[in-house]
Amino acid sequence: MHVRGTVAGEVDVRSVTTNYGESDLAEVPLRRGDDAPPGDASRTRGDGGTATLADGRETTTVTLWNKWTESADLLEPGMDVLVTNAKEEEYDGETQYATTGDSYVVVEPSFLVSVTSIRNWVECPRLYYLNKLSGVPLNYPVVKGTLVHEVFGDLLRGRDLEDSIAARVEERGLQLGLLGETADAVAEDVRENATAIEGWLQQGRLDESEDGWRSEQLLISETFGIRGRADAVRRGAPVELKTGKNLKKEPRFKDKVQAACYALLLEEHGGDVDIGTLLYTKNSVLDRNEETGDLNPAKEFTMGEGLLKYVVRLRNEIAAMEMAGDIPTGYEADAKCEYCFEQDTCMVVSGRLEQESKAGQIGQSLPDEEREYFDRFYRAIEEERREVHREYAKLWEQSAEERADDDRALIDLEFLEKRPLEGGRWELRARRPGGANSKLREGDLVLASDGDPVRGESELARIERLDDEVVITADEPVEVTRLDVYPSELTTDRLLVAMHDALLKGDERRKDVLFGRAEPAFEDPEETFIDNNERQNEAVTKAVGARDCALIHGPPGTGKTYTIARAIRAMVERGERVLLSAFTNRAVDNALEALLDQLAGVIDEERVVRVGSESGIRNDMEPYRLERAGDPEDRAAELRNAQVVAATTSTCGSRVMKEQAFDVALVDEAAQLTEPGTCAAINLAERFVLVGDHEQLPPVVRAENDLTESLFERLVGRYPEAGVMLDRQYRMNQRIQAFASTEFYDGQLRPATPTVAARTLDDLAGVSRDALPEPLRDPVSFVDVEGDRGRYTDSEEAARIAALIETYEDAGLDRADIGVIAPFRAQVSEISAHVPDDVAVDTVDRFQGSSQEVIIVSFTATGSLEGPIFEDYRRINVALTRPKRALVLVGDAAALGSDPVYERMLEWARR
Ligand SMILES: Nc1ncnc2c1ncn2[C@@H]1O[C@H](COP(=O)(O)OP(=O)(O)OP(=O)(O)O)[C@@H](O)[C@H]1O
Repeated sequence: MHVRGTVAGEVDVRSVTTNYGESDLAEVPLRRGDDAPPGDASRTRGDGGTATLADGRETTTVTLWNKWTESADLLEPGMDVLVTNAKEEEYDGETQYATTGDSYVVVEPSFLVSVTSIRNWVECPRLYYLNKLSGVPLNYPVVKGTLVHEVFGDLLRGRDLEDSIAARVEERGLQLGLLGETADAVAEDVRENATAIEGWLQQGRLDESEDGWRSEQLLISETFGIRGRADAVRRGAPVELKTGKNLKKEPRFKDKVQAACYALLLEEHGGDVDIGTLLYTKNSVLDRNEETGDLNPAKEFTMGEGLLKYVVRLRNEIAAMEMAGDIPTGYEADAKCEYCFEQDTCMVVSGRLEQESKAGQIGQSLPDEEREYFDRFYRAIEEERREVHREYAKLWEQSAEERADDDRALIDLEFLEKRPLEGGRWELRARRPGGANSKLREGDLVLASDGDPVRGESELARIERLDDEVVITADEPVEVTRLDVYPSELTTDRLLVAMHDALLKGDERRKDVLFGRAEPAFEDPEETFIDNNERQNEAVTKAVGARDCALIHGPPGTGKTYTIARAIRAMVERGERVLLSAFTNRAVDNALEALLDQLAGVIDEERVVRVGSESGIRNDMEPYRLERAGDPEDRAAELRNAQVVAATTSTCGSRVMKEQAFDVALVDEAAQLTEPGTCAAINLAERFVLVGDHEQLPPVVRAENDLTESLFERLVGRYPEAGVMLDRQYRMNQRIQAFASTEFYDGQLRPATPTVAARTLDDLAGVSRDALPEPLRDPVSFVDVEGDRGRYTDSEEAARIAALIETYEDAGLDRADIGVIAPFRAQVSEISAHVPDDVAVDTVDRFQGSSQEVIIVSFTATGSLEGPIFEDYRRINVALTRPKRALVLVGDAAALGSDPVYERMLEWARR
């Protein structure tokens, strides 16, 4: 049986003498979790069972024997632990548990450790940590390794070797070009690595069904808390590819460890795995040597239980360290620092951060406030990572229906067909049941499965199309019936690297400003940039003249985008290289569009480059997209010669962008970015300009910690004189703007022109306000609906909104000019079911940055307010400032009146 629970007290580790001699044991007091067998729940200490705690759950004792005491040493009260194949024992009238020869002990099983982490850890725990901080650099060995893996996958899928090499090298043109490599030389290099594998495959490969090959597979184990992607699986056993040579008889130990991780993962999918294969790409006939007589790149080895258990103990070390928030020192392993390539880096990092380290420390430590900042943000980012891990755990903790209700999965798809694509990948199509909603969008990476993403057939796939039909592409032809949000750690990884780079590689002057040791300085460019809007002109002046940074606070519709574009034009005219960035692709494209207007005739269009993926970039910006595939030299030249580069902040953390340098970085939507998220962009430039509005949406994070305040907001507070607030809005009728202005902007927001102030629906062709019922003729109106008392949905409000839309249509308005905002996804679905498809219905988050002629807000409020409707006041601000000509608030007046902000809002709406 499996025993799982939370450590409920101190763990006692000791040695005892048994029939077999001296043994170690650890007694772990455990508060049983949900895995308790049904019979146990009724027992209490009095009738010979386990003790019952105040919260009704029971504590028991689990004895971990011998080597598992190493994992017991890691346990702290409050940690989760799982013991598989435990035996039940009666002791002193109590039911207790103990490990058996078949047991595994898994510390914090919900913390999914990646196979790469375990492999790094076995080399040296400190190396694991350093890799986390610095990320994977753009260097030739890494890119070549990836290419060889890709070619291997292609060979398995039956692609011709030369075709594959040519295609894969071409795909990586940009990276190779930036590394100064030529296509021919790289192809030769890859060929050298791939030929031996091909030969081996040809000898060994029968037809697919008999030999049971499958290429790269994403594997997750809920039991062992491990995840990874196996290079290949043959007859249910892992095959790992290693670029390089190994003339020893045995595979390298760390390679074995890696293969053993995959074996554990595969066991979770059924099958006992006791064989692992390592393919050393450079082993070939020529290398036949005395010791082995080996002409084979493949080394098979038998995986003893001892190795598998050892791997789980390693994994436990990582999980325990991460849960405790500790930093490894290197002393945990016997690694010899003097032979380590990373010794210097290790010593520098240890010295700068004053960390204990086996390699020692060199250099001067960072000032206290910077080390304190590092620790605080390191912890915050790791908390964020744990939240991502919790997302993973939901893959098995929640049922398919719960996932769907949470908008995290599309379930019950009807598989339609699979079609092979060039290069051995597959296009898979499935029908989507009507009305199903989810967070999934075209271009997203998803887990595509046959219904069970963890234990079933599951593949990482990309959504190509998402309407009544779902079209995805994947490496293997899964008969897909379910898609799950893929909880990616990429964002978290990049935050850590950005913070590390900002502090350990950052410019001193920049850090003085960031840490409040120096005021930002400005020069006066002595030029008028915008003559009809004083604050905008001041903002451009600050941006252009900033020696360090400038901050532009732009409330809704105040011409932020226009101001950014004007500022960049001025910078470009001064010959500067500019990075234009924002949190979302949409904002980057918006700003780029405005910028292209400004740059017409100033620089060649070829010198403006948009970096990002095809699916992320708006169609009309596609001509500017930097193509990654192609001739290395051409690709690299296109990026290097660009004077303006536009990319999301996440892309700024990519290996390609990290190699770029700019004079200035302008970051839009900066109030939605965490501090390290902002650093990803500003790290690349000498000066920076942040543009945003901290009265609108805050950073998108899962955990509540230091990441929730943006760098923009912090700096606006710290250096008010480095900032300018744009105060004239070009969007809303005056009546609409009034509430937001007083409530959120100290009454400073004004219409930019009398025309804006007087905007009404009458200005639109074919629309007449007279055709509307009296209450809706005012630009702001309130519709009182008692509601159906649902917590997250309200069908009465939804029905009323559908009627309102018809009313507007009857008055001549085009449906596409109406937007509906609701606080909860469930209500978004409810309303969507009531209204025609071409009305945009969504949550506030999806409306930020956009506007509509008419906005209807569904407050989903009835009776009394239980908790906040819109998570915080900033969301209300965004909702109320989307419309240009009419705003309709729908909700229960009695409920809304019970909250002071909503009460003021009602007063204004009913005026
Ligand atoms: N100084 C100006 N003179 C004339 N028109 C302007 C000026 N500034 C902005 N506008 C116009 O006002 C409108 C809104 O500007 P813009 O799109 O830049 O606003 P924004 O602040 O970026 O909006 P959002 O809050 O949605 O991000 C645009 O049509 C823009 O051309």
